[in-house]
Amino acid sequence: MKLIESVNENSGPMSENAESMNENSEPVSENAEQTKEIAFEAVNLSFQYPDGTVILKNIDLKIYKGEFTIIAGPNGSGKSTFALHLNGLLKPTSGKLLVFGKDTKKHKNVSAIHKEVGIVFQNPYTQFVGNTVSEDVAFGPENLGFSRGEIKTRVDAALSAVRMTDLSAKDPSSLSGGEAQAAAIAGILAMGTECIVFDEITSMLDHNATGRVLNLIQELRERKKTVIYISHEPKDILSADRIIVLDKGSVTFDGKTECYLKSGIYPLPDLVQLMKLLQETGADVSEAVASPQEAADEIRKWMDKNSQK
Ligand SMILES: Nc1ncnc2c1ncn2[C@@H]1O[C@H](COP(=O)(O)OP(=O)(O)OP(=O)(O)O)[C@@H](O)[C@H]1O
Repeated sequence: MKLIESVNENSGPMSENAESMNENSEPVSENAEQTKEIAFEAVNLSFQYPDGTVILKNIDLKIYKGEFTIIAGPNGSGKSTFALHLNGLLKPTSGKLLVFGKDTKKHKNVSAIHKEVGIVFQNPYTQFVGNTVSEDVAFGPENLGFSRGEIKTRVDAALSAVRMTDLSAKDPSSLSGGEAQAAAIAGILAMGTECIVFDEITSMLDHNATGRVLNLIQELRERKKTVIYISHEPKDILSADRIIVLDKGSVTFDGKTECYLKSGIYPLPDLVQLMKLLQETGADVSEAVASPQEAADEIRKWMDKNSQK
């Protein structure tokens, strides 16, 4: 699968041209380009916790409907704090955040925002409220006031989408990590939100469970949902249309994935580093590889080309 489609020449490290990039903030994915509807617009957004520490500083950005965006950055850079703004759980202390046009500060009751944006947290077990998986998945649509029939239809569809139908009667606290994340995702799917924010959801999962959850996210992307994925894992960035890097509460990079890979100033996935090292030794290979298989294919192509010379 080709994950990186094209290069936006205007995108690059924010430090080089921060102001013009904000002004030119354009959708970077094909899905987003088709709709061009703004999902989130942060305007000079700053936030400080009651203890006075300023965590987010003057953030200006737009995220478009249908985009798959990764928010990356070191520990403590403000990623989770920003995520909590996206569905109105936190509100800017100055500036504003519009969620599908709604100013979160003006909405005292955040349920209007929750209809649009769901969050899946790192530890799904703390999110469970039902005695069974299906009860838990029903909780969101119940709160949104759907009829019993509609709730059942939504729960069945959501559990089927995450392949959890067989586990619907289980106690959520007895699920494995990957199953628990899938159940949490089903809960958000059943609400039918346009946007889903994932906050470091794979950090507690093993390789197989991570693969399962990432496949689910890929399916959401194919359904043209707006996906925001918070991670500090360099390897995760390859799947996104766009990368926003936060550092000490400020945006230090905002652009297409390919520009990020070319920038070379941030941590890169191991495979990308390997391809870059090969390039330095004269190998004609692309650094934009998203899996060992893609890396092997690139190297084989280059070797075949060489052997024909
Ligand atoms: N409730 C709170 N009160 C005061 N400070 C807080 C609170 N929650 C978080 N912080 C501080 O805000 C800063 C940013 O935290 P945040 O969790 O948003 O960062 P992060 O980039 O998601 O980090 P990580 O990758 O480690 O999860 C940290 O220094 C943290 O200690």
